[in-house]
Amino acid sequence: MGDEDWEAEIIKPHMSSYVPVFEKERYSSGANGDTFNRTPASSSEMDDGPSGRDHFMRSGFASGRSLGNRDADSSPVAPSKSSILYTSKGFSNNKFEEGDSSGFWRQSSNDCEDNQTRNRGFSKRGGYQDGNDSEASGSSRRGGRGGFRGRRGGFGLGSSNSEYEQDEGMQRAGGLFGSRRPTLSGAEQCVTGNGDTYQSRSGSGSGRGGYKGLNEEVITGSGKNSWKSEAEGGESGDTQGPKVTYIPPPPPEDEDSIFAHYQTGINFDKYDTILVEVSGHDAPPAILTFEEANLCQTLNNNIAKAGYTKLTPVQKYSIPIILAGRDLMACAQTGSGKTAAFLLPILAHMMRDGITASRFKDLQEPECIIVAPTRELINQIYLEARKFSFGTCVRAVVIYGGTQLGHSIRQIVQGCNILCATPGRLMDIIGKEKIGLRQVKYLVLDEADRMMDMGFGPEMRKLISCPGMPSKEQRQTLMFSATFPEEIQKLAGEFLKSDYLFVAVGQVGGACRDVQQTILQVGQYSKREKLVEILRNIGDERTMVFVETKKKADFIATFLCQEKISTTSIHGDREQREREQALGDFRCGKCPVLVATSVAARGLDIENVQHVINFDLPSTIDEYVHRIGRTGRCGNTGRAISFFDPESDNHLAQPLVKVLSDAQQDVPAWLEEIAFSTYVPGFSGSARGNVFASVDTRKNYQGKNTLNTAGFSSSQAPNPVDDESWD
Ligand SMILES: Nc1ncnc2c1ncn2[C@@H]1O[C@H](COP(=O)(O)OP(=O)(O)OP(=O)(O)O)[C@@H](O)[C@H]1O
Repeated sequence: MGDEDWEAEIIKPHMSSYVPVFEKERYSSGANGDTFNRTPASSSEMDDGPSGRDHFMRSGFASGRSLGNRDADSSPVAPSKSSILYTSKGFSNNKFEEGDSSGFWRQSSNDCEDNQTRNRGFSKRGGYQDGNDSEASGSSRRGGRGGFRGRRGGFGLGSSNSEYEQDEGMQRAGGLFGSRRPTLSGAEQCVTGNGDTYQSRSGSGSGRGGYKGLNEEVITGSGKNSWKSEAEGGESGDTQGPKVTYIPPPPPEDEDSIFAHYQTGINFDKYDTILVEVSGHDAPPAILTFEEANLCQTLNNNIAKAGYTKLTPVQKYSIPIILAGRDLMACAQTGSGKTAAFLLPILAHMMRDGITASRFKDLQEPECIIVAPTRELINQIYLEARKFSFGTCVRAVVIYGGTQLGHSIRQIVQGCNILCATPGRLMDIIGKEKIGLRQVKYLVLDEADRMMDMGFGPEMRKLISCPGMPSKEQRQTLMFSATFPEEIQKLAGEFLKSDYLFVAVGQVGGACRDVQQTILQVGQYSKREKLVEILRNIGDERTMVFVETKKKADFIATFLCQEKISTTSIHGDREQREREQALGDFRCGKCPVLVATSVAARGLDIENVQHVINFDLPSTIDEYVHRIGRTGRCGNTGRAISFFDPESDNHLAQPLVKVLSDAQQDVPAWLEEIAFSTYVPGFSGSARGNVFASVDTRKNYQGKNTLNTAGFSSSQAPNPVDDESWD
């Protein structure tokens, strides 16, 4: 199929539409039967642990800072029988808390605007019902009443963040339900702080740095359809939906831009003290320096040009594991260098294998496929791949939804060794027979917990069972994330060889300690006022404001513009060109405030984000950890302020207390009180409770430890079917 076929475009304006993906499929969560082996201690430094923790503590409930204090630096860990810890200096310590009673408690958020509208008094038309703007002041009594109510979904795996599904799914299904674009009530056009316009639909202007409206160019497609995934459709234009014509601008080619980076922060060296656990058989020893990795000269040059002089813990452990050809599941804090941890050893392998430059071909067969859940994140990973492969014959390509399919194909046919893709676009391209899978040696799932949950799990399964895809025994599969709920880990056996290694870096809950976390009790109707107050104090410092729905993102962005605060927004209802513009304006500081939904919660690495504000708390603690991880990256410090509304957020009190305590943050007394009043024995609302961000669930399958983190035996663990009864 020639390129021209993809160019037959009839440009038509349209309103973006989406159909939320309601994925009903449930996963079986059987044990994979893999054996678990602890990595032997390699040195003598011991860290102490909370050996005498009380019941609440084991349940993910801490009574303030003192109980939650588990600073690896200051609190030596008492040896226990279960596992071996290492600091990233290579010292071993011994701590693993058995019988962790934190429950896996993933809530459904679904970005359900109707629900949000009802629950939060947010007008469905986009207006904010502000009749009673008095703060629903935070008596913990009220919180207590709430218990675990307020959100349905309870145990449902990954039904949260349907924003992501929309990210890949909505445009493919475009048009079916008509436009669901939010209406910016009362603010058809407003002015940002720097005089830019923030426009609604008409979108004829292009206010610099402002919030631009919609005027998406689309092409109606004639169907060319050779293979189809369930979720695809409109995005490729093969079905009845409109085609997208957006062609992202090429990234800058000059060396300075390719290697542009920000400085590591004052706490970068503290990474050395973070505890690391490696589990599984025969783990290769960690390396302490880049030189020990024995990479080729070109790679070393690129590492130096990128400003990397020292390995982060996840890199120290993951690089030798990947170089040894082992499958890996790695869990490490936000902003601690996971991307380079997989890219560098993969590139090293490719160079050692003497990879040949790929040529122009109609069917490309990449050696490496990297998938990530959002377009902006996969683009970022691609830029990292391009940086580290600079000067080699390895060619990285990125493809993602919301862009013209023909453009993706043109990128691919020019040669492709590393394909960075979002799942929907990847499956589309495979269906078009532009990508063959026979040569795949490395499959990387970044934000792997997200990639395997209900949103993307089915697509990922299709990918690994696509014709030509080497079996897991024949390829190397790598999974990275800052969070790894146990139930999701159990699914990993499908993707990983049974002897995969598990690397866990860091503390319970995985929140980065370089982020100063503050929880404020703010009722729904006082949030805007509080937000403006905070933003005025912050001044021009870069701030991400997270809200729960796309409509609200539009509304709050509009509101802030009206308040003369330069703001832009990113969410799944914005066209891709708008999303990229928004991110660009935020990155360069033109708009220092970015209002975002969960689509921006994971992975995005933006220099100088000093503040994250959770205008709405997310529905899960994992998402909270990812969101606040947009600041405090790579040893820099950051601040996160979260508005806790007792009317809707009580289910998060307990896991929040845990996350705050473990990151040595102050825990407000009122939050403890709510956590206490909503405490349910055996359920903590968190999949947490161990000293590590996550633990290797294979431990639970060996008869040695039959407790999962909720304190249930595996067979007792709540089933997603029971979701409704958990409210
Ligand atoms: N060894 C290193 N030395 C200096 N900078 C590094 C090093 N490793 C990574 N970085 C930089 O740190 C930043 C964060 O890295 P990265 O985005 O890979 O984090 P991450 O762990 O994937 O975070 P997240 O969980 O949010 O996805 C990037 O700007 C990256 O270039």
